Amino acid sequence: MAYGQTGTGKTFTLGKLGEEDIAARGIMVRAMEDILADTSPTSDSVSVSYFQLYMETIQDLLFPGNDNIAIAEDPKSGDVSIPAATVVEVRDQKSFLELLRLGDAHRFAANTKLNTESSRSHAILMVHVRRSINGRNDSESSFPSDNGQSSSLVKSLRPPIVRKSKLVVVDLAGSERIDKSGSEGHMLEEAKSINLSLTALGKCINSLAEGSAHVPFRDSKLTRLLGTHLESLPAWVAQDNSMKKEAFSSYWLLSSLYLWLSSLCLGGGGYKLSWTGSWWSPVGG
Ligand SMILES: Nc1ncnc2c1ncn2[C@@H]1O[C@H](COP(=O)(O)OP(=O)(O)OP(=O)(O)O)[C@@H](O)[C@H]1O
Repeated sequence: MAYGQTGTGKTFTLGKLGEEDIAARGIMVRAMEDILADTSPTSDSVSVSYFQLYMETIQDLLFPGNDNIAIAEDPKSGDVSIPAATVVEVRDQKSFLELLRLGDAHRFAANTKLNTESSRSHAILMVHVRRSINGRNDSESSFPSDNGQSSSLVKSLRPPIVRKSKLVVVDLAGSERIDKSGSEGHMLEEAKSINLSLTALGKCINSLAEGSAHVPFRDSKLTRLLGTHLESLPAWVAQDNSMKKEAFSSYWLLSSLYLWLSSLCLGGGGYKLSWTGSWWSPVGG
């Protein structure tokens, strides 16, 4: 998951196709290269879905007509999925690059003061890998038939084991200081929506890091979608995240503003604040 201020290179790092310069391939392309190198078309299947979360709607980047996909939730397990998202089987790197190119062409971006191609949506790439395991070890596969001998027929009738795994790559839209990005009108609404969902994400990560009994996954679609994946974040990621630092700087900013306002109000009554070297303290009468 790439998180950071607008213009810091998230999309560049994750999504670059690297067609002109192979050394500039992004993480999505490199990850798929590794997966394809480690899978076999006879026993494995690799498929992808690619969608964006734009102003609290989920849109299919591989089939743009599918522009308001619902989230489904298993009432028993609580697992979240998006069944209507297009899933495309990937056979080789070339077909994957074409899918990425198609998806990127439909991603919302805008020219702001901080980034000429600022993403206005969060993009989520899901890679599903299924591997059929045909053979089982002897103790599992040979069990007696009626005549007391192990039956190869029974063995062959047993369903194959299928191992499933999933890679989720998230290119978050950048957090944005409106005064710096100069967003107005519709772009301002986009920026508000981006910042709100990032705040919801930060709250979930903090709750997970603190081991809270309640994690507010339901506060936004982004956190609903990523919920189960966030739970598997290693503890050090959750504890050393820049979102915490950002929350701290917002607190610091508000505290400074409060001190400054206090000094203005108190100044009229004969008070002034002076820096003692470690803290502001009131001086004068
Ligand atoms: N490592 C890099 N080397 C060269 N150019 C870079 C690098 N990282 C980013 N850039 C350039 O910086 C600009 C901003 O990068 P990018 O769009 O990836 O930022 P971002 O973090 O995704 O921004 P936003 O959150 O607004 O979408 C782009 O023009 C990109 O080509």
